[in-house]
Amino acid sequence: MKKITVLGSTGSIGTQTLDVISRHPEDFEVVGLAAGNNISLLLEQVRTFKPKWVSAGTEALADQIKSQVPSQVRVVYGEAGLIEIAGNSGADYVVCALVGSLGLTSTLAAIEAGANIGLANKETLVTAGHLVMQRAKDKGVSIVPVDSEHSAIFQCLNGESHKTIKRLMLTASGGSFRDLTRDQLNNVTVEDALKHPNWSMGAKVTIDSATMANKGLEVIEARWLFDLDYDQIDVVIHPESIIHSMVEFVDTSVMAQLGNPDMRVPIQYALTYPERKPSPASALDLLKQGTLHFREMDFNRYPCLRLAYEAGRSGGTATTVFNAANEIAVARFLKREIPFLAIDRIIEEVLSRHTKIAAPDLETILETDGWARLEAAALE
Ligand SMILES: NC(=O)C1=CN([C@@H]2O[C@H](COP(=O)(O)OP(=O)(O)OC[C@H]3O[C@@H](n4cnc5c(N)ncnc54)[C@H](OP(=O)(O)O)[C@@H]3O)[C@@H](O)[C@H]2O)C=CC1
Ligand SMILES: CC(=O)[C@@H](O)[C@H](O)COP(=O)(O)O
Ligand SMILES: [Mn+2]
Repeated sequence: MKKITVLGSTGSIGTQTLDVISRHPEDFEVVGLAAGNNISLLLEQVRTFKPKWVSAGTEALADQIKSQVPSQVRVVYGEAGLIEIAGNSGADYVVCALVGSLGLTSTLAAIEAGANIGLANKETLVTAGHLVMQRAKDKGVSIVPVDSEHSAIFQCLNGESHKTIKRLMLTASGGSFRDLTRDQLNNVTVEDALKHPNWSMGAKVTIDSATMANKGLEVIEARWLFDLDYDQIDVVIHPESIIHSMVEFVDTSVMAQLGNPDMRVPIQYALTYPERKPSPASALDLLKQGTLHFREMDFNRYPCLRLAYEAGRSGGTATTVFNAANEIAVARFLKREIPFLAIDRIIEEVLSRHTKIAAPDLETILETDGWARLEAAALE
């Protein structure tokens, strides 16, 4: 029985993780659940899964929870609560399904406690991949990818030697505006940006897909997860999201992982690895699907991807800045404070104001993250 703590249990990945867990009660016990503001859903999850630890976004929300759960349940709150539940809930496996670089400190706490990590929260590796991967190595814990592209690559690499990898090909749907020219993006709305063609996901990652920042974050995530150079990581547009990513080997063989877009498949694989179990996802019918399409990436159409590669190649705190500026710009777009096309402008401007610090420690990462957020919040 794996003892599991889910950070971000009320979100898109969190709820699907609990759905997977509920289908395999013989394999998993939920020992901790952490969420932000969605207290009614968190309480429902607490009643169903009976964790020993619960974390809420604020002290007031934690007090509400305390009054409705058995007194032996430990209720904590805030970022300190996330760190505590990640490190002390007795989990041997922590799913990090928080959104944003907020996930960094709790992921590090889970690693310190020796728990294996199911990582959906890509921002953690983008902001501090070198620290996270090094600590995981030191502690002998596995970071198992949940993100669909990285799960696909992880599955393709099963048993293959690292030195036989020529390159990765991450697939990108193109996002909600993939059939619009850059000029046509001038007056797009939040509602339209939130309509992803293939996946139903949280708001932040859906906007990231539309700007292609998501693929930029994923390129950096892949660099850390699979220890490759940026020259070995390519992106191709694949509108159907049926091939979740590919690996080309030195002998020219290409391995791909395919399936209908359903995050319960990579989530379950991360939870049951190295085993496979039946899944509720619908089986892929390639005859019905008919044709798969591929288009070359256009870096002028999607500047966020160009900026991500530039930040990744620069290294150090540059990716911390890329991530933090993007988080703030997306939050401002969602609040309708800025237009869609301001997102990449803000990221580029904040990156241009930053002098990179190589091999930053955690304190430097957190300081840089805070600085980039303030800069991005002040720009028009
Ligand atoms: N959704 C998807 O299909 C995929 C997502 N990912 C990645 O997974 C991560 C999660 O994405 P997704 O599930 O879509 O995001 P959601 O926005 O749906 O969920 C985010 C979760 O984080 C919690 N949270 C947010 N802020 C805080 C806070 N301050 N304190 C505590 N908890 C907080 C939310 O709690 P609450 O709602 O209660 O406030 C919620 O449980 C992201 O990094 C995303 O890029 C990767 C691949 C696919
Ligand atoms: C489901 C998942 O992994 C998302 O991160 C997905 O990748 C978004 O799709 P695109 O970024 O390809 O639009
Ligand atoms: Mn993805």
